[in-house]
Amino acid sequence: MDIIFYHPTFDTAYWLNALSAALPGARVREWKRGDKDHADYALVWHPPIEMLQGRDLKAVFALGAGVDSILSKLKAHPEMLPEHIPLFRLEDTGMGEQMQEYAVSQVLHWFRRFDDYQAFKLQAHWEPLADYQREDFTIGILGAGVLGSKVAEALAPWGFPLRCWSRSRKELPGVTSYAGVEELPDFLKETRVLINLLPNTAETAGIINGALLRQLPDQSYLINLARGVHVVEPDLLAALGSGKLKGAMLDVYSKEPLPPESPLWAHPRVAMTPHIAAVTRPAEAVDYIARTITQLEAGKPVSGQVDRQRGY
Ligand SMILES: NC(=O)C1=CN([C@@H]2O[C@H](COP(=O)(O)OP(=O)(O)OC[C@H]3O[C@@H](n4cnc5c(N)ncnc54)[C@H](O)[C@@H]3O)[C@@H](O)[C@H]2O)C=CC1
Ligand SMILES: O=C(O)C(=O)CO
Repeated sequence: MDIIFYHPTFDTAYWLNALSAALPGARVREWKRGDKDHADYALVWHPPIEMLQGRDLKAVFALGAGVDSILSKLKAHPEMLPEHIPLFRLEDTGMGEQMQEYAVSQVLHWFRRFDDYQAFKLQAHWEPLADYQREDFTIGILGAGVLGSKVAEALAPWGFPLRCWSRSRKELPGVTSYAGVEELPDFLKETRVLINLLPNTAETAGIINGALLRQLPDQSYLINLARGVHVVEPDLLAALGSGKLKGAMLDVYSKEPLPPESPLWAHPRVAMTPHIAAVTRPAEAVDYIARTITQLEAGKPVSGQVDRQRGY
């Protein structure tokens, strides 16, 4: 079996060695321009078109959870990967735990009013504030898939009212499930902390806009862990200005790296990280890919296949 690998920034030598160890007998090589030799599987992130085009592959593995960039490339160049070749993505492989750490730490930061105390500290101002109550701190998760449900699981023991919104109804312990556009207003009505873990699709791009934000209670909070294009940044700034939002924690932006002139940098109630909420953990990813290839070769069922029509 031949496997080709391409990632613009990963340590390729590590991946080639780890894949070879996990799939004894497989010939694993780094794909380089001009390589048109046979391959059964391709592991990719932001692949050049010529890497995949014209190949009779058994499957392609995206080396991340989100497949929006490869699907948008496929829209412009469908010849790059014919529909009959399955595309897989990473399901969790250690990203769930990272999302849990990020969400829990930020929710507790706001719940214990550390944002207010940080602002007081900068003014040398001493003033104990009233505690927030858990019952006023409903957490709403947009997207209840692999990562959204892991985040819900980590928040559940903290006792906050929890709800999620997804395309279809979910059964998650301790979480009220809302489904479909018709239930979005009810989901938003009491959501004090909105956590976004939706995939970027034609239906979800721009979903966190002024009309959505206006449906949240006053003094709410936003954590965007998914994609920058979900948030209409001028509407976010307006909501912070009006007091609809008290704070935002952003990991992703409409343009990355975030340009120096973005007003988000200097906003006192916007906290930011540079798209690091959950990174691909190589050992876990290799384990998942090797297991999936082994099952595919044995004709057994696998999970993680992307529905190209649905867009995630
Ligand atoms: N900031 C970061 O470092 C990272 C961000 N991500 C982002 O997180 C996203 C989510 O990842 P997973 O949980 O693995 O995806 P997933 O596919 O398992 O879950 C997606 C969820 O969104 C829901 N959904 C999709 N379209 C919808 C719609 N139109 N209306 C309502 N619900 C809808 C689905 O029902 C599902 O519950 C990825 O697509 C990626 O963009 C992923 C990894 C790291
Ligand atoms: O896996 C993804 O989709 C990411 O955004 C990784 O940073």
